[in-house]
Amino acid sequence: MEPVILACTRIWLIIISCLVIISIVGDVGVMSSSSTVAGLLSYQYYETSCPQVESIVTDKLTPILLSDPASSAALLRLLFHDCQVQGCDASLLLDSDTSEMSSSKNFAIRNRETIGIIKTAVDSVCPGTVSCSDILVLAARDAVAMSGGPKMKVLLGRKDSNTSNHTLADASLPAANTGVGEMLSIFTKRGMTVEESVAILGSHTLGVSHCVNIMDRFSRQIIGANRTPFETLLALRCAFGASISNSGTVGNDVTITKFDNQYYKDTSRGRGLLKIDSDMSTDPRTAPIVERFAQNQNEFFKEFTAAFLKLTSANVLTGHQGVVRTKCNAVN
Ligand code: HEM
Ligand SMILES: [Ca+2]
Ligand SMILES: [Ca+2]
Repeated sequence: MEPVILACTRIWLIIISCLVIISIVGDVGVMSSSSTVAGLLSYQYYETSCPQVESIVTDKLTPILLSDPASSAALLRLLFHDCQVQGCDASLLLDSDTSEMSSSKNFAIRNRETIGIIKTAVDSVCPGTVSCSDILVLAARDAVAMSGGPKMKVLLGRKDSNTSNHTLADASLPAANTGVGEMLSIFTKRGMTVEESVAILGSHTLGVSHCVNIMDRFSRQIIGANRTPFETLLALRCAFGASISNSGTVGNDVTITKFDNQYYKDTSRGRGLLKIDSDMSTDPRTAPIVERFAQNQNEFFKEFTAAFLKLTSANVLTGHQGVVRTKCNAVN
């Protein structure tokens, strides 16, 4: 009788252990699938604290973009220049004599105050909850979608920094004459593939560049035999359109308010504006990808979406690491 009781007890112990293990594993499974682990970015970050945040951003931004279509480009570049310097932490929005804005690399950065306007609207519904850096990511995401680009889901939960330093901006932001090798090194460090790096440059489907930044495209000779017809066109355009201070601008592609694959069509036909745009269409590492995106807009949108996620997630402050600023242009 005794061995039978012992065996039964053992079986029960095994069954109970299994049930305990199953319930623990089950819990872990639920935790990871809802991805609300504290201290990390998540799609549901404001689900309970500010469920309306995405619609408030969209509602506030829509009239701004309708009245000034060029602000889509400005917001996307603003996001890149923030994320490129100590991660997406709204460091570029801080005002001070030595802040990132005093770096020459941030020449022509605009629409910083737009993020402050949206922040006020968000705070009137959910005070002190949503970071300026998350609002900037959402605004850039909306700017892409509203100009005809992919409709992307973005991770949230970034915190804002308390520091902004112009020397760091000088060192981290790419120069206007950056080439393919350096561009690839910048973005592969952010975890992007070569395809994704070429796709994130597709942001130049929006907006303009100032003549001062495209000088080396036409400074070889005024009416030189070395120059392509496109470079001659640029030289004429900048000479006539611009004052001596080079305040004139040229479109980054033919459709500057439309987020489409025109940028790749232009660059693959020798009409890339900046050095990087032009070089990407001839460098063997990137040229086939430029061609692929020129042929297929869906491929561009797919790779851009993956790249945008990486650009906006790398090196961010989360949890107790940063703050939620009260005003986007000043530390609390
Ligand atoms: C190596 C990489 C890059 C270089 C060298 C570069 C360089 C530049 C330069 C020189 C301008 C013209 C600024 C002016 O004269 O007003 C510009 C404009 C722009 N860039 Fe980039 N860029 C790079 C990557 C990016 C990325 C990753 C994004 C977005 C995620 C981006 C978005 C934009 C946009 C939207 C504009 C137009 C801004 C406007 O019209 O207000 N760029 N870029
Ligand atoms: Ca930053
Ligand atoms: Ca375009």
